[in-house]
Amino acid sequence: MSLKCAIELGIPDIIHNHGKPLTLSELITALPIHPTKAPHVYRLMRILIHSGFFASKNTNEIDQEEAYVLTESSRLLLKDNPLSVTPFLLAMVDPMLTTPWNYLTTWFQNEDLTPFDTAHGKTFWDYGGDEPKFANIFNDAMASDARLVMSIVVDKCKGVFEGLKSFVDVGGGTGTVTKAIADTFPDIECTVFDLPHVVADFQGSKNLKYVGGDMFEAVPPADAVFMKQWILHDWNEEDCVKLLKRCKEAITTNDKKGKVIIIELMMENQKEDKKSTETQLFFDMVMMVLVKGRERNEKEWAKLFMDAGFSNYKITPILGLRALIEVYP
Ligand SMILES: C[S@@+](CC[C@H](N)C(=O)[O-])C[C@H]1O[C@@H](n2cnc3c(N)ncnc32)[C@H](O)[C@@H]1O
Repeated sequence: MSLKCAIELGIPDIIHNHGKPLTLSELITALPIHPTKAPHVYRLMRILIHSGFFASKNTNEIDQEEAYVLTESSRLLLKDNPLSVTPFLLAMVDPMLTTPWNYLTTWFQNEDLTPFDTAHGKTFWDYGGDEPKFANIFNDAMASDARLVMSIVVDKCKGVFEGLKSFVDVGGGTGTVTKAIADTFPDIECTVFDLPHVVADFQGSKNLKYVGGDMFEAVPPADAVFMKQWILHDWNEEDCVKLLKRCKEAITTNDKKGKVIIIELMMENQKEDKKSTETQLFFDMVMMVLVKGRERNEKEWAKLFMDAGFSNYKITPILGLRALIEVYP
């Protein structure tokens, strides 16, 4: 919430635009705040320095005034950074997504599917269909994350897509991922497949089209079926096996190009790296609170693939805890 406030006040961009370390008094002058709140700015900055979003330097040896600089993390929050993840961060701390946490205890004591259902009276996906404001915030969040991840995937994992004639992005949202593939590989016929209300307003282009439908019923045919992060982790084991079976049926080629490509978080036992373990556990809790899903380790992933009738898989680590998994029929 402190970071959300810093973003809403424009602090990362104010520091960035200053071009050199920004003192506390300069920051206070630049901020759109009431004068009575000026004495509290250093407290907001202090916690965000502690959590690594900003760093401080003593610029002036005489009065030792503190001055703020950006860190790698806050550079990812700048407005003009094409890989900005600000929309993702703002969605995660939006009251629509934080309110369900207040219902966790109630959910443990009732029969509802998720605390989200308890809080909002409907599932996450139905809520998105009924509340355009929520759908926009969520779709922008997914698109910002997709830009960051795909910038790495198309650079480091080109070989995964080479030789494919067609490609379908299941749960592809507004198409950010597929656009990156369609632009990098103009010979691949690409399809963005998502719920009808998500794709309704989008126009395709030369080698990209949008198709609406229910992925648990059928997936449009293609050489490779893609599920970027945050499809399978949204669902429980039974749903995942059902969806993976639909994906297997959709694969049109018998040679080794035919596969399902998945980007997901890979849970590991990292006792040394507390931050990384914490991130994995937080993500798993988010899945429990918002949807029916969970985060999984390699053994749990392998079981899903085998239960759905696949014969083999290959894992390539790509970014932090995320891995690209190729699953073969
Ligand atoms: C977490 S989002 C991921 C979006 C996108 N793949 C990305 O990474 O940016 C999950 C997507 O699954 C879609 N979805 C949920 N249920 C679906 C269904 N039954 N059939 C097709 N798509 C579905 C949602 O609309 C949403 O766009």
